[in-house]
Formats: sequence, C-alpha cells, structure tokens
Amino acid sequence: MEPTTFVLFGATGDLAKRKIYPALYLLFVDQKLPKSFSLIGLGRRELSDETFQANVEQSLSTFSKSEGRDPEVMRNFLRAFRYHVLDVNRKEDYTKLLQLVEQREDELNILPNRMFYLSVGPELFETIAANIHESGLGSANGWKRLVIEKPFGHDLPSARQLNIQLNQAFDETEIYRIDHYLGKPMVQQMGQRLHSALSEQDLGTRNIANIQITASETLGVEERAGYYDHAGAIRDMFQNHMLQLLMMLAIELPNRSSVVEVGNLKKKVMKTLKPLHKMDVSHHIVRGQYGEGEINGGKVAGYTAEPGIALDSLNDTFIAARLKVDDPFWKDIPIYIRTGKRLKEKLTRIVIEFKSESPLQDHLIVEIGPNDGISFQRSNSGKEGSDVDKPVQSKLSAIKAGIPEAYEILIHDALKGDKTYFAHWDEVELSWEWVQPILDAYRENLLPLHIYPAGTYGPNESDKLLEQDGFHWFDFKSASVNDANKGELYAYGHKT
Ligand SMILES: NC(=O)C1=CN([C@@H]2O[C@H](COP(=O)(O)OP(=O)(O)OC[C@H]3O[C@@H](n4cnc5c(N)ncnc54)[C@H](OP(=O)(O)O)[C@@H]3O)[C@@H](O)[C@H]2O)C=CC1
Ligand SMILES: O=C1O[C@H](COP(=O)(O)O)[C@@H](O)[C@H](O)[C@H]1O
Repeated sequence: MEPTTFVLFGATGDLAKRKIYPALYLLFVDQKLPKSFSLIGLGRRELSDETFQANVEQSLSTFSKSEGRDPEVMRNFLRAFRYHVLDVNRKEDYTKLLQLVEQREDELNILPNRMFYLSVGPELFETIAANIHESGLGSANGWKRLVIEKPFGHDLPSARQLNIQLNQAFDETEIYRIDHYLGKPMVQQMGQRLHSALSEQDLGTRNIANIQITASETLGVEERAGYYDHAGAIRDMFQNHMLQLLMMLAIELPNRSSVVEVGNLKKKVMKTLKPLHKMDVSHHIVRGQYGEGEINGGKVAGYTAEPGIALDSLNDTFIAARLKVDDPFWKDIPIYIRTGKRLKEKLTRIVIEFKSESPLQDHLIVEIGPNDGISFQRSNSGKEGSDVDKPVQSKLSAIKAGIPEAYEILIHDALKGDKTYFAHWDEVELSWEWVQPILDAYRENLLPLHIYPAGTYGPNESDKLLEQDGFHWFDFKSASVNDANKGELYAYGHKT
C-alpha cells in the first residue's frame, strides 16, 4: 500500500473516538496500514501531540473491541499521530497545516499522498473542501482523496449543490462517500447469495411474494438532538442506508466487479424504482414518532420529552414505505422498508417471502445485524390454521467470526483506493430524487404523524400498509435466526 498522510478533520469528535481510531488500530495490528503512515488530527481545541495520543489511547480502551493491547504495539501505533489546531473557517490555519503535512512527509521521506477525512458536521464540508483546494494542500505531486461522512446533503437541491462544490476541489474518482452499511460484510455479499439461492433451486423472482427490509433500533435520539431533529429517520437512515440495502440486494455483482460496474448496476436499480408523487405519498409511506413506553423492561421518555427536542416537534423517528422496482426481473414484487428508533429490538434484517406454491420454505432471511447469516425460515404468523408447533427448518450460512467491522473495511478500502463499497454520486442523487416527494409531503403535512409507544414495532399503520396487499411483517419472535444456527450449515454461493 502506498505511503499515506491521513488528515483527520474532527479528530476530537465522537465518531473519531468511537469508530475511526478503533478501526485504524485494528488495521495496524493486522498490518493493513501503509508501512509509512502518518496521521494529523485537527480540531479547534488546543492539544499537545502527547495529549492527543493519550486521548486516542483512551478512546481505544473505551470503544475498541480488541482485547489485551500490547503496550509496545500501542506505542508504535501512536507514534504516527500528531495534532494541529485548525478552525475550518480560518484560511491561515490551512497554510500552517500544509507546512506540518510537508514536514511530516519529509521526515518520513514519503510521497505526498493525502487522504482528507471529514469527520465533522456536514455544514463544514464545502468550506473545508474549498480551503484544501485554495491552500495548495490538495495540489501536491501524489494522490489526494476526500472521505466524507454522511449526511450528504439535506435534500435533493442541497445534495446537488454540495456535490458541485466538492467537484471544484476533488474529482468524483477522489471522493469517497461513507455509508457504513456498505462496509457490513453481509451487505457486500447478499445480492450474490440471493441470486445463487434462487438459481440453485431453479427459481426466478416470480416465486417471491414480497421483500421486507427492517432496521429497528432500541436507542432513542441520545445526545444528537441538534442533528436528528432536522434529519429524522428519513434522512438519517432511509435515504442512505435503507436504499443502499435495497440496491445491494437487487444487484448480482459479477466476480471482481469494478467500481464502475457496481455503480452502474446500483444506478439501474434506482432508476427503475417507481417514483412517488407528493400527493400519493400518504398511500405508500407511514410516518411515525415515538411516544413514551418501555424498552427492555425500563420506562423511556417520548421523543418530544427528550433533551433538546421541542415539545411540538413533528420530526419523524420511524418510516415505513412500499416500493416497486419496475424492471422485468423484480416486476410486481412489493418491497417494504421500515426503520425507526425506540423500537422493540435492535436488528437489521431482510426477509424474502416466497409464494405459498413455491418449493422453497416460506422465507429467506438475510440477517445483517447484530449477527449475520442467511437462513430459510417457516413463519406461522398471520397464517390461518397454522401449526404453531411446526419446527423451524433452516439452512444457514453465517459469516465466520473475526471478520472486520464496517469502518475497518471501508477505511482500508479508501487507503487502497478502492471505491467499490462507497456511495457513488449517481446513486446518491437518484436516492434523493426518490425521497424528495416524501420530504415535500412531510413539510406540507400531507400525511399524518403517528405516535407509537416506545418498545413496539412502530405505528399500527405500518402493519396496515402490508395488510392492504394481503401480507404481514415477518414475526421475528416466531422463528429465531440464532436457533437456525444449530441447523445444517449451507452457504449459497459457496459452502462454508
Ligand atoms: N457520531 C456518530 O456515531 C456518527 C457520526 N456521523 C457523522 O460524522 C460527522 C462527525 O460527527 P461526530 O463526531 O458525532 O460530531 P462531534 O460533534 O462529536 O465532533 C465534531 C468535530 O468537529 C470539530 N469541529 C467542529 N467545528 C469545527 C470548526 N469550526 N473547525 C474545526 N473543527 C471543528 C470538533 O472539534 P473541536 O470542537 O475541537 O473544534 C469535533 O472534533 C458528522 O458528519 C456526523 O453526521 C455519521 C455516522 C455516525
Ligand atoms: O448512521 C446511522 O446508523 C446508526 C445505526 O447503525 P447500525 O450499524 O447500528 O445499524 C443509527 O443509530 C444512527 O442514527 C445513524 O446516524
């Protein structure tokens, strides 16, 4: 891997501590960082290099999953870390930063390959990109890359505007838009596995009755009121993670697919999504907000009683949607997506329900979190005359233990210059285009905001959305994927 200077904006922030440093540490231990690697952390607060290094070490103790850190390994890891005070709005700070970057490149005798990671609020993205460009930080005789956190824009016009601004400083090939769901190992493989499962059974998508994508969380808004109350579930999860799950499920990635191929395939999925009209949104979308309730036996406050949230906030903490992909392969298969905060359990799963005459069992379940695996399940929920004692049968593949986490995978890819599992501009723009009528309908209050008790699966209207089509959300309680783990291990696409 080529020598790299990793310039981290937001080095004192939550994401850096929680995800970036632990991921870098694991990469270092696995010898996956470039041999010549230097990190310069940036923020407004005054820190010495030593305090910064101690803070990084502290965050590893708090957030890293690796056990038993060797002090010698830790010292070697932290040796690469320097800190520099920078206010993103002060041009002179970038000039000083350039001097430090060049000084470190000289000390290490490395080429000026620079990765700029923006782990700061989205309102700062444009300013930083412009200042990197103007200060000369981005014009050295090596490569430059911009890694950018979500959210990418607030709506379609602002996302387009942001992209135009970034393109003045970075080429699209140099921009790495992080969507951490794309770094989840199961997400990278599931389209392939679904197609293998269907073809091994000599089936086509005609045997699929519907597809259900659920990302439910037990957490509430936590300390992120300032951001979340303007984003809501639709921008925080739906426009990015949930639509990425749909794209990754619908495409069959050729082996060793290039970044361009993946981008084109995903774009095709988004282009075939039937558009919603603002006036029809209420027929296909359910908007919810959590009220007070119980999570894991403990009482929790409703959304508007959370710190920093206005009592009259109409922000959405839940969304359920019905979508259709209008292409010959997926035609006529309804796709339901739901995501929300303060729901009954923490899980991310995709359920493919087969038609009753299908030789397959009722459901193929792709479990993305907290564990991962693929299994067949028979669910009795909602079926008249069902035999509740019927054993759950399953074939399952799980991704082996020791697989790196999303941030580790994505940061490693960015260091290698592999953009395959980053969000490409075309698909980001198309997903905002699809979501925009919903944002408009929310703003104009064209659909009700349903309050659901915390600790449930969301408002009843979300169940009704499927009942209208003769379906039910899969009842995860009736068939545990972890029980299925005891069954025959069988990986679609390859045997484990
Ligand atoms: N936290 C999370 O779990 C997730 C976060 N994200 C995204 O990651 C990004 C960072 O989030 P998070 O770490 O939570 O945010 P925090 O508020 O915790 O950190 C913000 C960082 O930005 C720095 N900063 C703020 N203003 C300036 C400024 N004017 N000049 C220089 N530095 C500044 C702060 O440093 P200082 O105060 O020292 O200046 C701090 O290091 C956001 O885009 C967020 O949406 C995405 C997914 C999950
Ligand atoms: O990006 C985000 O994702 C998390 C959920 O991620 P997961 O990997 O735990 O499923 C969500 O809590 C957060 O609000 C959102 O910003």
